[in-house]
Amino acid sequence: MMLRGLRILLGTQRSHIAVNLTAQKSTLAQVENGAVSSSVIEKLVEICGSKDVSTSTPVREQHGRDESYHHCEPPDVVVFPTSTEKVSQVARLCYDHQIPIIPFGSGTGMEGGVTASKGGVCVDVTKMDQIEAVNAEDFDCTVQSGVTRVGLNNSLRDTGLWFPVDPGADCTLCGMCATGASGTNAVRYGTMRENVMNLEVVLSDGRIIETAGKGTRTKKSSAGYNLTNLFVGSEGTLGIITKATLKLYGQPESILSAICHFPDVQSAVDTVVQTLQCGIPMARIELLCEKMMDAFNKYSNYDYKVTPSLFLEFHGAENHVDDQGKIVAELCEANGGTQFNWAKDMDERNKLWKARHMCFYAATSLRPGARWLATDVCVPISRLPEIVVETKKDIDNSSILGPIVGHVGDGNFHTVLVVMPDSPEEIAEASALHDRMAERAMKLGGTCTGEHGVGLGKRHHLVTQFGQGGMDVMMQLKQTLDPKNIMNPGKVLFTD
Ligand SMILES: Cc1cc2c(cc1C)N(C[C@H](O)[C@H](O)[C@H](O)COP(=O)(O)OP(=O)(O)OC[C@H]1O[C@@H](n3cnc4c(N)ncnc43)[C@H](O)[C@@H]1O)c1[nH]c(=O)[nH]c(=O)c1N2
Ligand SMILES: CC(C)CC(=O)C(=O)O
Ligand SMILES: [Mn+2]
Repeated sequence: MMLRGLRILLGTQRSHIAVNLTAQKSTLAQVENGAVSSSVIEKLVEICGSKDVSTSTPVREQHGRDESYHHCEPPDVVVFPTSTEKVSQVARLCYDHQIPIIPFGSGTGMEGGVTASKGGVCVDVTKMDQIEAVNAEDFDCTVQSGVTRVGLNNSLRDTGLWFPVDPGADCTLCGMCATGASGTNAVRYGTMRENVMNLEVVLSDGRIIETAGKGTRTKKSSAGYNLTNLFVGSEGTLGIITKATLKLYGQPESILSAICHFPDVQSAVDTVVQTLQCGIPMARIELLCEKMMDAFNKYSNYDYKVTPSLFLEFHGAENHVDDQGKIVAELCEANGGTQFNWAKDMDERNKLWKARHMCFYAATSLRPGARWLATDVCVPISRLPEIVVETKKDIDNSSILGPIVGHVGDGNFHTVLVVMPDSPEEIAEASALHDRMAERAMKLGGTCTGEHGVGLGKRHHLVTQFGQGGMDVMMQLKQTLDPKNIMNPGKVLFTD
């Protein structure tokens, strides 16, 4: 109920937006609320088979929300197609009847991307779960939409290759394409944007395309517009991704991890900037503030010092890794860092990074019964110290608990703003903190979202970031690719 209040609050801000979204929206078809008719459900059964179509309440509810604070809005029906051809037929049926289509990967999104605010057909792509090709000599692979990043890496284990992009959750790789995801390794290996070579996409009217050209899997291409990166980060609003061709990397010969504790956030972030300016090819460099360290210790049963800390990792040849480690240890020390703890053993390292990936749950467990708003701003690396310090001050001056964790090597950090769902005051305070953070980032040449995407909760920030010209182009692209406004309506853009 109160989370609905949060959305109403965000909705209020919409009315202050100067950009003329109403005029743009009127060129797109309006999607009305309305249950999917029984004749459409019969046709869905004909296409997918009865066991792959569900209208049961638990299945619909399970598909009506992700891991974010946005409340559950179930679709009318969930389908589990087993081939691209079936996805195409489902899309064509929805197109003919102007029914919303909501693509669903594993539901681990952070911005309400899978909520069915206009009802419609949820297309759960997880039954298409084959790794179609691993071209070891070319360092690439092609996966269907249901393959997850952990699933892919498990099957690559004996090849000497791996796929490094690692959001904390074990989500689908095509979901990661859809949100433009990244994670702790992006500082070294890039985000999904740099690691997708080709996508197979089903468009709203059922047409099937390959975004880089049929079967193309080259490292580079100047052939035409970059359709691949148009679909990366499109959050299901332009089409359904049914296959992805991804870059692979050699598993590092040697890996070294470490944790170092600092007297304050400023000195930790200064160390990050200096490390990168020295050209050290960090594989991971993550910041946890003292509140997040406290949550981390409690949740994962560690006993680290409760001060702002850096989690570091080096990949490469053994002698390089050792040398780099020594240089960074010296930089840490020069900035007041203490207790540089090395984790060389594989089990110890895996445990540590698994716990780092659980930070979101650690933070939200600090207040039983609470909900949360996760922020995701990203700035040029030189501006990182000032934004982290200002943001921390802003949170400390508020009544909101907001531990910070970040992929600071990319200039990207999160605050997990923990709020009680029955407190409109806390919810309002948290969204005001979020708005100030996004505005601060944008003023510094940053973005409102580095990796989680826009979904429902950052649409007003997107408008500020892009202004009239950018929003016009996005609306025109949406109009061209989805003229009936059936692809995940109301996500990314205010088209609902
Ligand atoms: C504990 C924890 C930790 C993290 C994160 C989550 C959680 C729970 N995330 C967020 C999340 O894992 C990330 O957004 C994934 O890319 C979502 O993938 P899903 O398969 O779960 O997509 P999910 O099903 O949640 O869908 C997300 C969006 O993509 C669309 N979509 C999904 N599959 C599609 C397809 N095949 N075609 C078209 N559209 C599709 C959906 O419609 C929706 O809009 C994250 N993220 C990150 O970038 N970095 C991080 O560090 C973390 N960390
Ligand atoms: C909300 C976040 C803490 C999840 C995430 O992106 C992360 O752990 O890096
Ligand atoms: Mn993250």
